[in-house]
Amino acid sequence: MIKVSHVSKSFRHGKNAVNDLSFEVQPGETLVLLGTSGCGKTTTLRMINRLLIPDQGDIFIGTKNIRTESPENLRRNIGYVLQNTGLFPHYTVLENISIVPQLLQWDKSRIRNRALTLMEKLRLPPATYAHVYPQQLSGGQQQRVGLARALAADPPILLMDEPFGALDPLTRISVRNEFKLLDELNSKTIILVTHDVEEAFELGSRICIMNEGRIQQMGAATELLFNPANDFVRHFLDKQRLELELKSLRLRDIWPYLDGSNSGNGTLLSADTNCWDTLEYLIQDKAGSTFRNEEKQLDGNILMNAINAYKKTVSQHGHT
Ligand SMILES: Nc1ncnc2c1ncn2[C@@H]1O[C@H](COP(=O)(O)OP(=O)(O)OP(=O)(O)O)[C@@H](O)[C@H]1O
Repeated sequence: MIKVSHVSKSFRHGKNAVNDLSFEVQPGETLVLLGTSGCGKTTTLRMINRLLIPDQGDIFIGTKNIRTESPENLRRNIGYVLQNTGLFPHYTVLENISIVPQLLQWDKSRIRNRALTLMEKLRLPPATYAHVYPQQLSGGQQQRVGLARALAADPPILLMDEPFGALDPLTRISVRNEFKLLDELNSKTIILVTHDVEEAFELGSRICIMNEGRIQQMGAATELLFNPANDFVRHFLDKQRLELELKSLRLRDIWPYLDGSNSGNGTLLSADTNCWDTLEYLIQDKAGSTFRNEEKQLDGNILMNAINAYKKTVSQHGHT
């Protein structure tokens, strides 16, 4: 668990880079810090890793205040993934991934096995890639090596600063998809920094929208979309709003508002299908869904009416 409590930080000649920031992240959760350039995301990550010391406030990992811990001890429990990967150019892929286990003085065969396992998991077949140097790899491959290196000693915490930021849009999507499927990450406490709204919604269990060093709103995707705390949050999401809304709502969320007869025509979609995928499906074919022993027929109108009715209720009464 990471707890950030009333943390502020300013730099010389500057205003507060981070201003009275408080949040908690539980094991297994991915908190995404989302905001425009300069809003204090990286400064926050650097304070959690003790690369910077807060002017005010405290940060706890578990029950321990990190001020009382040596940076070396602290960083043993934290994997850090950087945008530009930070790989050592004169080390091979295998050597780069092995750095932290070596510092921890694991025995040689354990280090090698761990590095090879991670390479397999991250689609870097060791026979081809173990002994090449970072500059011989594509951007997406380098990013995967950076992730493998951060995961090598199996740290309970992962801090990721724009991990997919340097990749072209297509590679970015494929590396992100692999990242989502990694079983290694299930039990970790993850904080990921991005300015990419779509990425934040795809990867975050919760999202923290920041502006000028302050939290504007923190919550699940649906809370930010349907109960924005202020105009900043509303406008920040406006450009991709329709897509984000359709992707974050599942059929089960809007079930009471779906006004379809149970004609049993077409394919039955799971109630966990999101509205974006449902709409894509409905363009090609007839479909229905079942939830709690009830079956409903769907079409584009029924779906959009239900979404609008859901939005109206939630904006009036909040989330139940
Ligand atoms: N070492 C430093 N010295 C002086 N000012 C700094 C330093 N590091 C950050 N800042 C300032 O603090 C503010 C927050 O910077 P930070 O890097 O945390 O923002 P960010 O949200 O991560 O932005 P980006 O997405 O561009 O990386 C900015 O105004 C930045 O100029």
